[in-house]
Amino acid sequence: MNAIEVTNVHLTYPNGNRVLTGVDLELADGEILGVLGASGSGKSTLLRVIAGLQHPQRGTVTIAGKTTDDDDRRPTPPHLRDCTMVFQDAQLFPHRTVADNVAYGLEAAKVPAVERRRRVADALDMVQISELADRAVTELSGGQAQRVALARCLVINPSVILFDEPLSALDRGLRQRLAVDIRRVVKETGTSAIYVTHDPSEASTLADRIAVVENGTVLDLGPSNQLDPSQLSDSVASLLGDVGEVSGVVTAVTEDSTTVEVVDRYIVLAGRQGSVGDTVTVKLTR
Ligand SMILES: Nc1ncnc2c1ncn2[C@@H]1O[C@H](COP(=O)(O)OP(=O)(O)OP(=O)(O)O)[C@@H](O)[C@H]1O
Repeated sequence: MNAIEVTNVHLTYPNGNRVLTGVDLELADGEILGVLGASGSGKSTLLRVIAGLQHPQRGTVTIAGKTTDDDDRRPTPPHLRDCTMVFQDAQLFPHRTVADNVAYGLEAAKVPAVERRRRVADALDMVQISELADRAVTELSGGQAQRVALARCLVINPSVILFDEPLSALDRGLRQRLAVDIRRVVKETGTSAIYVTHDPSEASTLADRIAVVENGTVLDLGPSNQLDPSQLSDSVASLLGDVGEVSGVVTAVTEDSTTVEVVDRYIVLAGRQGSVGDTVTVKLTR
């Protein structure tokens, strides 16, 4: 079963702005799709349609086998869809601690307190911020806040997580580190994800497949490690930029080689290139 199926979706805003004009998209179970596109091309609108925050005039959306929008029915409200969203600004509740932010969805679902505490602790552990559980969210860095936002999604075990440029406010080094961590966590939990970003190297680090939003539709470019820019139009190729650049974590260093874990595989580089645990960027050549 596909995690998401979007068929022939059209969306025009009330001011007449035609943003989506026949979007088709499939996301396999457990897959991460990276979505690139120029500013204003409709990437956020597409995520908002899937999340149920915006209703298409035409078309069908199915999430984890359940149709949420189609031409003849009332749309399923956001809280009844099997997906959650991480936004560019983490959108945490300012008066709650880290743990209480993560617990929010479980409280809403009336999960008993003991189970709630266990699941919150597991989610914080997964995103590696257990020590921040009792911290006020107003005292977090941007990167920590996004880890909390991710934990808040993971804790309710959604089929799909929708990421809307969650790292774009962070500096490059931190973006690379978090991109590697987000992929690890999403893959560990078997969750499916759509990840919208401006940054081609972030998309290649995180995603299994890459798609581009252009002219109101989605062009699926296929597996991220098999992209061939020479086969693409100039406008799409320019969006891909340094798509062959991926971030990874150094896992071993010897006198004459460095091993880097990149997108679920290991690459051995010549020479010593940093220390174990460092995040490094590797340029993949075809
Ligand atoms: N509520 C709205 N009403 C009218 N037009 C809107 C609304 N929201 C977005 N738009 C317009 O729709 C188009 C697509 O916007 P959207 O935010 O989906 O693009 P995007 O690809 O995510 O852009 P960015 O990369 O800059 O975040 C833009 O032209 C935007 O100005």
